[in-house]
Amino acid sequence: MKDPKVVVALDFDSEHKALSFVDSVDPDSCRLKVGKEMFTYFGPALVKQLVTRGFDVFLDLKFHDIPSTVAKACYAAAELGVWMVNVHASGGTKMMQTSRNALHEFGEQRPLLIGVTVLTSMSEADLAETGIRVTPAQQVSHLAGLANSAGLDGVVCSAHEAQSLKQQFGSGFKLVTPGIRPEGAALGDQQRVMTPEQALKVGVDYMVIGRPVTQAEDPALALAQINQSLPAS
Ligand SMILES: O=c1ccn([C@@H]2O[C@H](COP(=O)(O)O)[C@@H](O)[C@H]2O)c(=O)[nH]1
Repeated sequence: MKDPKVVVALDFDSEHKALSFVDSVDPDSCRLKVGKEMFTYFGPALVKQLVTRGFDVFLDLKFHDIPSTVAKACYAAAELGVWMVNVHASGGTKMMQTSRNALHEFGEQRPLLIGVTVLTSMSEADLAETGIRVTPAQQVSHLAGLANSAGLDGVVCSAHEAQSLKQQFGSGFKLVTPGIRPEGAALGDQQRVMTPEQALKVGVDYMVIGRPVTQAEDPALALAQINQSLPAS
């Protein structure tokens, strides 16, 4: 069984387009992420279809609410058979611990539970606007510490914070990084970006890549080219 490092963000507004892409790639070549757009359009049925097709699915709904609500949402995600689910680390320790506890009964079949730190679209100025007057790296480190203490499996961060987080929390603490751009690709709204090759070198476990694949003329080819640029896993 391969351990694909690329998680393709299935950000499509059409189920047909999404499934055409999915049917053109192999579960050994990538994992898949369902986020707010596709989940709002197509719901749990789409997630179940992807799981049934043999893909590891990251349900990226970034839950952020009171502890009991978030824990029940994580439980519902686990029932869908997803590989990974996430909550905002800024929801606090109680919220994260309660969510982690809600997954106990799934045993080894439970999804990985990951904390979102600082969105990769945010710069230091964007953080300051929200009242957080430290650098993104400092805030990521702080929130990753909370996630680690609460027993989460890792965090969503940018690849720029990866080396320091691996030093602080060890190699088993999973780092999931959006904001990945092959050389020359448009950044869109991403601010803290890195190429796939660099991201792997700095210790990222899973790279989330959306538009550079999904908006390519040939998405399957774009994915194959990214995979070819990486050392075999
Ligand atoms: O900090 C974060 C957390 C989540 N995302 C999500 O990842 C993808 C990135 O897509 P691209 O097209 O490669 O920019 C997207 O679904 C975001 O919702 C993120 O970008 N940053």
